[in-house]
Amino acid sequence: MTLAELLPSTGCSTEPVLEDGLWPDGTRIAGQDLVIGGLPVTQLAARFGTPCQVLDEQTVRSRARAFLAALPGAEVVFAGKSLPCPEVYRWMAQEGLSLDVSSAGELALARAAGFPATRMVMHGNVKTAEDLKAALEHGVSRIVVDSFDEIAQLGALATRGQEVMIRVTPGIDAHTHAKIATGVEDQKFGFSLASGAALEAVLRVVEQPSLRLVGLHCHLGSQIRLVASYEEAVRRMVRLIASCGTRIEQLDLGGGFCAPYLRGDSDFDLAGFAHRVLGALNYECALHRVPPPRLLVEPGRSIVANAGVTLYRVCAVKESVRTFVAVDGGMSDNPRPALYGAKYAVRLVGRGGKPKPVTVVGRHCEAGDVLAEDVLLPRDVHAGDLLAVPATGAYHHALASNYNQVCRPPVIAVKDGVARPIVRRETEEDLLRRYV
Ligand SMILES: Cc1ncc(COP(=O)(O)O)c(C=O)c1O
Ligand SMILES: N[C@@H](CCCC[NH3+])C(=O)O
Repeated sequence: MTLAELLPSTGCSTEPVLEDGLWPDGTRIAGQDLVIGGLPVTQLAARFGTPCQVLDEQTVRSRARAFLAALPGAEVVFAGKSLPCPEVYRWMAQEGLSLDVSSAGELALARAAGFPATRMVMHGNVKTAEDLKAALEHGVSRIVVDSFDEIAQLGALATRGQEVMIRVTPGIDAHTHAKIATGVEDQKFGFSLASGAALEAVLRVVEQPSLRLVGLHCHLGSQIRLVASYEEAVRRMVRLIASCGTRIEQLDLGGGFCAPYLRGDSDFDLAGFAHRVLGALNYECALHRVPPPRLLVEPGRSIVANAGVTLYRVCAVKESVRTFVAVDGGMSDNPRPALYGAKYAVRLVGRGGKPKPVTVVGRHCEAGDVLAEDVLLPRDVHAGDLLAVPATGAYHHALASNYNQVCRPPVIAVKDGVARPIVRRETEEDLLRRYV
């Protein structure tokens, strides 16, 4: 068995072909370079420095369009938390998507982007009074309530017919990582369907004269592969709609559609989702004699993950019980391996060569600051080499921190051979600004 076969799920930078589906659309190998959005990444690294996140605009836009095309008549709501950035929100507005914001801060970014509030939905298991006031003041069209306390608080703050959806916990295990599974009973989000809390929430919202119940919402979790989980959610949610005793105009199935991270991972079956979920919706509504509600979906990761590639510079290589390849970023730009055991492919740009397994680690003062374990890189990998990590467009910029007071990397949008920063690199002045 070859080394590559022993490590089937990891990327091998020495191969002349790119892993299917992991990289932005149109990414190609030219000589020893990697070209994204018409630009060689060695040039991007030289011009913008490392670490840096490259984001292919065309890939983002075409994935947004794919959701609209697959689900005619549905409202496609971009989960703004997956890549909070006014320019990305602008692309979504232009493509005709709506936007989910989960705090006054995300709402401020959306407003900076000029995103129409009539196409915004606010989420969150905790919305502070400031979040709710901001949503009301700026006319966020729907607020998804998540607790009895919140229904009472929003009822008191709202003055005129604020549209509301109720977040329901349908009790579905969608087989994803426990830390991102939100459809099951034992987690903090939503009103339990099984216990009757969801139905009680319907009554409480209806009692509030300043609120208007327009929809029910559920979100099963993130990085979900199984379409059957969504089908089951439709069955349970339509049964709930039938028992509400009031017209429910919208059914929001949340997001969570998986993205490929490693060689061999498949993309989400969007066509299968559309076919089976719309079929289930029509069938269940006919069965329970309720008018079919308008469908909403809230994709985040599946639109932006594979549009993003992070570039790192190798700073040191250390041989011990394994080969550690240390780079100039780490858990401050990608905490996902530490949080969820997430795995990534890594490619060395600029050279090929015989491969060996290495562990790519970050620069932070944590032994758990590991970006990718046992990936194949050329055996002569050395300081100064450039590494490219695909599938880093979702929940990377969003989750980035200043641990060790490391400045956060920029996001560089690329399209048709033109690169422009849409998030600039953080500076020490930015860091110092908050200290008193
Ligand atoms: C309410 C809600 N909608 C949508 C999403 C987007 O999820 P994903 O990026 O996995 O599509 C999330 C995050 O999991 C969420 O909490
Ligand atoms: N932050 C998580 C996903 C959480 C989705 C938001 N509810 C991730 O990186 O996979």
